[in-house]
Amino acid sequence: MSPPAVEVVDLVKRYGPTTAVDRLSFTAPAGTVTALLGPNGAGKTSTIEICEGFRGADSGSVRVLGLDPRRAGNALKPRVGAMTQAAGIPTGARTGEWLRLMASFHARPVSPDLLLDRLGLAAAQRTPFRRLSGGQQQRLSLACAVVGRPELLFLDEPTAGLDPQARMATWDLVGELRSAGVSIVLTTHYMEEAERLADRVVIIDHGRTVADGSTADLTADRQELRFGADAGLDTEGLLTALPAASSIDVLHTGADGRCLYAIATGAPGGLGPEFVATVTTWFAANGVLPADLRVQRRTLEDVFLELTGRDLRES
Ligand SMILES: Nc1ncnc2c1ncn2[C@@H]1O[C@H](COP(=O)(O)OP(=O)(O)OP(=O)(O)O)[C@@H](O)[C@H]1O
Repeated sequence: MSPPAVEVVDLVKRYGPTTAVDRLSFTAPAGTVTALLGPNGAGKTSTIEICEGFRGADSGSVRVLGLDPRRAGNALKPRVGAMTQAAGIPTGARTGEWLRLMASFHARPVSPDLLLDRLGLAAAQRTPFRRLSGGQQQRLSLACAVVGRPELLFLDEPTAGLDPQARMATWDLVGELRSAGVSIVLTTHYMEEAERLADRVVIIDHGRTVADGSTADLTADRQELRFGADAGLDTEGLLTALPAASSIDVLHTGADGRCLYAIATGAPGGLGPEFVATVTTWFAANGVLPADLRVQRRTLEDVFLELTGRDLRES
């Protein structure tokens, strides 16, 4: 059986007094997309740079394609592609020439022209790196990471700051690479990106894994009935009308005094039609007209908020 693409156990990385990675563990299975999702400063870049062999760890173990990235750098180089935040491309290098040079280091590269075309860089072939826009620089870095047909690809914040069209092109490329069997480990603080691309999501906060699983696993175990109503809603009264093991949370309070409520239940039968009827009957008896009443599954965003107490976008 092939080893996991990446296996991280109890990883610790300190910078002086700052513990950036604090006994982090996760496994990225081969042939899948694994997203490390977390707010800025969560320790994602430090983790991925240790996996890439660019940084050493203070303690813990890291295996990349079954090998130690600090010791087996030469063996891993042809097998691993890395798109880093600091691209490491010389400022004077011309886009097309640089990508062709990168391709020449590999035995069976993807056609550089094809990649430039796919990533919207064909017109910038002769442009030096320093004159590319931030988004173009990122896409060239992505092209360099994939040109050698790696078995494993590390992508650090691959679409941060990209416009929607460039983001879609990147997502399409990641999807195709995954279909071709490439293992991908990416970091992101975009919930949609993790939800859309990843087979497995590792939620990281303050350098620790706070949840780990498929998006479906992380979000499936609970449904909620959400609605908007005044802040003064008699939630105690509503709770007494509901089966035991039900709860009501205020998810959000607007400036206008309206709140977004979420009802969940562990009662037998769960959140089915009868449960909804009980709630709406109580609304009718108490003169409450709810806004946007809907039953929905938790999103990754809800899970993140619940686990960290923070909104990923605000952190
Ligand atoms: N070279 C360094 N020296 C000192 N502190 C650092 C260094 N690199 C990172 N840190 C600190 O370590 C913590 C984790 O940073 P890291 O870049 O790994 O997180 P991140 O989740 O990737 O965030 P971002 O998305 O902002 O890059 C932060 O508090 C950061 O300030």
